[in-house]
Amino acid sequence: MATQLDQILARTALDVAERKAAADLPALERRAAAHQPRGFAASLKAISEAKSHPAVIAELKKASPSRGVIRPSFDPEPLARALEAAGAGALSVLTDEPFFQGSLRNLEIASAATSIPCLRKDFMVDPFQVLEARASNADAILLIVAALTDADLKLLSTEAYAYGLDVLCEVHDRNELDRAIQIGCQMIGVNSRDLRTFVMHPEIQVELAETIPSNVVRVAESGIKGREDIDRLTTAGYDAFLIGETLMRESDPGATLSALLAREAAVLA
Ligand SMILES: O=C(O)c1ccccc1NCC(=O)[C@H](O)[C@H](O)COP(=O)(O)O
Repeated sequence: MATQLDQILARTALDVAERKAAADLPALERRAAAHQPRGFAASLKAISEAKSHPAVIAELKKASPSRGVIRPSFDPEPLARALEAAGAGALSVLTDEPFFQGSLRNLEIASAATSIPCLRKDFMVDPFQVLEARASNADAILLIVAALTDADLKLLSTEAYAYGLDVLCEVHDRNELDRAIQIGCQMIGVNSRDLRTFVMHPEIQVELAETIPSNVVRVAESGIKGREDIDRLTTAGYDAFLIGETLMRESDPGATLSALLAREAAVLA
């Protein structure tokens, strides 16, 4: 039976083919050239090594397949500014439209409104999306190992590096982690959410952390609700923490992030 992830990937492939067929490639290349990528991985690593506060990738996410609509009133510009002011080290902006109600326009706006690096959070299946990402001011892309063959991982990461973008390789188990390491991924995210069943497995992040090479930026993704989670994952060896719903559900995500980053442990959920 087709999983939700299979359905998302099938729909994404159709949508990308449509956009690619209609694209003005020279115009996209011009827009891409106008954006100077800001080092996503280096920025997170620097914050992590400074140890003054956790390196948080704050995610701009209006809705998701597992949670439905999370933030009905969603304006990327003030959100991005508030999260940067609160101390986010980077942003992750959902650009998938059918399942997350995101857009490339949101990425463009959020990135232009801030000086911190931005990740295009989407289901990347075609090198054309890498060009779209840079043309929309992205500094990094996400590659979901469960969604790609080794050949496609290599192809898409090579394309991203050629465009000066960093790559966050997302894994969910040891086999995917081995594949990400094998292709030489510089930044690896362990997602505690199984994208096929949506079941959360927080223990997998601790289990896999020590196997990630020390020169790789280690990112813990999903289900992070409070400072206790960040402290536990820091002890496990993570450099950075990707947080979406915990921020997006709050009326004031900036205040929530400030509290999360404050030295005193604050449990927010
Ligand atoms: O969140 C979903 O429902 C989902 C479904 C299918 C593919 C990906 C999905 N989510 C992406 C993410 O993993 C999260 O947006 C990200 O890690 C932040 O998680 P959270 O802090 O729990 O919102």
